[in-house]
Amino acid sequence: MNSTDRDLQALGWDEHFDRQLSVEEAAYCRAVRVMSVHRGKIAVAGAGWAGFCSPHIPGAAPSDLHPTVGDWLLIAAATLQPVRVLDRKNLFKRRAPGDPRREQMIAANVDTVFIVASCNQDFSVARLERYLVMSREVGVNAVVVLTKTDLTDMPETFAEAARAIEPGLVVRTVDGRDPADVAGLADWCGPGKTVAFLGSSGVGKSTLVNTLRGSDSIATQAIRENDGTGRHTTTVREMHRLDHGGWLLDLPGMRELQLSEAAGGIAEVFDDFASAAAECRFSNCSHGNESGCAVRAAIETGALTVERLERWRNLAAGEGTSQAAKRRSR
Ligand SMILES: Nc1nc2c(ncn2[C@@H]2O[C@H](COP(=O)(O)OP(=O)(O)OP(=O)(O)O)[C@@H](O)[C@H]2O)c(=O)[nH]1
Ligand SMILES: [Zn+2]
Repeated sequence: MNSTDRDLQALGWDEHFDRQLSVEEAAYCRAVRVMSVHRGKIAVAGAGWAGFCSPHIPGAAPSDLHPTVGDWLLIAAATLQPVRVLDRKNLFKRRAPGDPRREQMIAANVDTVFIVASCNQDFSVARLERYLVMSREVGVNAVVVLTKTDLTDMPETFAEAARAIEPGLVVRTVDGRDPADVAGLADWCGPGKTVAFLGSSGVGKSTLVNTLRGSDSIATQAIRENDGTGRHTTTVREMHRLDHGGWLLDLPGMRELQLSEAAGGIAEVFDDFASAAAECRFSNCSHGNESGCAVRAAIETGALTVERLERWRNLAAGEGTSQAAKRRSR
């Protein structure tokens, strides 16, 4: 492996991106990762080089791929002009604040999302399920991290409740302030790996991040930009290097869950309900008092639970729209 490959791999370059490069592009372009997004420019890093370039791709339509943080971008080696964004592994987006019809890109190409909850009275299976549905919808690997194990005598009870959400769901319990504990997450944070954190306020995301960043804990502050009116505030979105060689992507605004279009994610997390419902006599069965309801039948045998039926219904009914989620996470 040459040093160029090594540099790119340390930034997250892999087979998924490599195979998208044409011979021609390989000759006149260089691949760079978008490290941060600023007003009117983006910071990018590639093999042995880092700098700024324009976020605008000449000739690209509004509906085309435009670079966001975490993206892999081809730029012309001679001019540093962006050429195209490579196909993403996944993309986190949200409704633009103030304009629900517009979508805003948050971050791309996350390998693992840590869904964080705490082992105390704030713990909620329904909330974990929401974040899991969002992760499935985005198509990103999810790991549940339960913090504040030092505040309970029975962290395993919380872990069991989380594991029951989905067969095979990976759940870890940690005291987020303890580096030895948090080292258990290192496997997902190694060289070239990109991670992100989801979870309600106060569950310990920043604490985990600080512990993971170890020596490299440069404080990154939200930067206030002035758009002339003096009111506009934005946060620079950027990749942060982790101690284990990986990268952290912030997901600002993702606490306001928008699940109204997460049918795919809901069907994955609730696949037991989805497959039971497929057996109901009526295709529009509400799983209430209809005859031939396979969901009710499964609840009677104990294969499914009423509690999960309720949570499934709430999610499927679009209860996860931002307002409802905000109320709930307060
Ligand atoms: N005892 C204990 N306290 C913790 C642990 N993790 C975090 N805390 C404390 O919980 C409080 C909230 O932690 P944060 O890391 O700020 O939570 P957050 O998820 O980043 O919150 P937001 O920034 O509001 O989204 C802080 O006082 C932390 O010191 C833990 O594992 N054990
Ligand atoms: Zn039914």
